[in-house]
Amino acid sequence: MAAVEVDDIVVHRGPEAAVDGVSFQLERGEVLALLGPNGAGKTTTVETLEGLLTPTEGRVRVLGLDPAAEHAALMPHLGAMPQQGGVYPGARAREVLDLVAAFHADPAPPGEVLERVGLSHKARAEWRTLSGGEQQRLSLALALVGRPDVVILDEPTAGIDPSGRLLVRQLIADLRTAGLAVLITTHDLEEAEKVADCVVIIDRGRVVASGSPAELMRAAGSHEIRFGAPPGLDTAALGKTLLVAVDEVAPGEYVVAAEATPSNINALTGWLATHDLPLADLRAGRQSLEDVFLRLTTITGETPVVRVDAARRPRTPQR
Ligand SMILES: Nc1ncnc2c1ncn2[C@@H]1O[C@H](COP(=O)(O)OP(=O)(O)OP(=O)(O)O)[C@@H](O)[C@H]1O
Repeated sequence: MAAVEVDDIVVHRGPEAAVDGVSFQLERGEVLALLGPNGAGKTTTVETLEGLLTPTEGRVRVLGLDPAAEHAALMPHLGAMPQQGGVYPGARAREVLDLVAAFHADPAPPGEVLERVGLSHKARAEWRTLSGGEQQRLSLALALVGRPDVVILDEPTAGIDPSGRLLVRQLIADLRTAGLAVLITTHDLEEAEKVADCVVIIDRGRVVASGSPAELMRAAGSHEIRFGAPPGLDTAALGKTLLVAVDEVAPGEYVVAAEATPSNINALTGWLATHDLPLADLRAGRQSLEDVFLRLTTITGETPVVRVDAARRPRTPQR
C-alpha cells in the first residue's frame, strides 16, 4: 500500500472544479513535488489529503485512511505545514511547539526540532514578531514535532533565505532517509529538481506530466548542444547534416536540439572544419525542469503545448 494514494479525484471549490481528475501515488521513503502555476490546484489537492476538503469524485487514501472520514485516526501520523501559519499572534515560538507536541503520544523533543529548523534563538519570540521566513521555519517545526509518517509541506521554502533553503532541503532529505513519505508543493523548480524523486505537474486542475525530474527532462527531449561560432551560419545546412534543428539564438550563439553524443559532436565539429569555421565554445547541456515546466503549463492562457506522461504515475488515465 502506498503512503498516499490519489485516484482520479475531482474537488470543487464553489461551482468550479479546482481539481479535475488528478491521480498520483507516493511511497514511504520518497519525496513527491507537486508543481503548477498559480491556481493550478496544488493547495486544493493538499487540503484534500489533509481531510479539509472532500472530493466529489475519485478516492484519496493516506496511510490507508480516508483523510476526511477518518481524520482523527490519521492526524497523529500526518505532519502538515500549511501555506499560512494560523498561529495565535501573541504565542511564543517554543510555547506553540510545546502545545502541538502535547497533542502527540510520542513527540520529538521540541527544543531539538526548533534547533533543526534553525530557530532556537527565537524560542521566546512571539509569532507576530517573527519574520516571514522565521514563521515558515516554525510552521515546518510544527509539522515535524509529532514524528509523523507522512509530511505535507505547502511551499516550505517560500520567503526563506538561501541558507534556510539549504537547511530545508537537507531536512527533507533526512525525512526521506528516515523512511517518511514527503509531499511538497513548490514554485521553486530547482528545489523540486534537487529534492524530489517524483514530480507531478498540474495545470488547471489536471495532471499534465508526472515522473522523476530526469524522466521528465528526457521525455521532453530536453538535451541540447550549445556552441559559439561566427554569426550568420547556414543553420539549415548544418541541421541537414546533423538531422536535427539548429537555431541561432543570439548572434554567434547556436543551439542544436540533440544530445551531446560523441557522434553528434563529431558531426558538428566536422561540419565546422569543412567550412573552415572557428569554434568559440562548446557546451553540452540539459534543459532544466523549469524549461520543461514552462513548456507544459499554461503561461499565456493558451492550451499547453506538450503533454508528457513519463512515469508509472498516475495509474489511471487522465481525462
Ligand atoms: N476558498 C476558495 N473558494 C473558491 N475558490 C477557491 C478557493 N480557494 C481556491 N480557489 C480556486 O481554486 C483554484 C485552485 O486553487 P489552489 O489554491 O488549489 O491553487 P494553487 O495551485 O495552490 O495556487 P498557488 O500556487 O497560487 O498557491 C483556483 O482557481 C482558485 O481561485
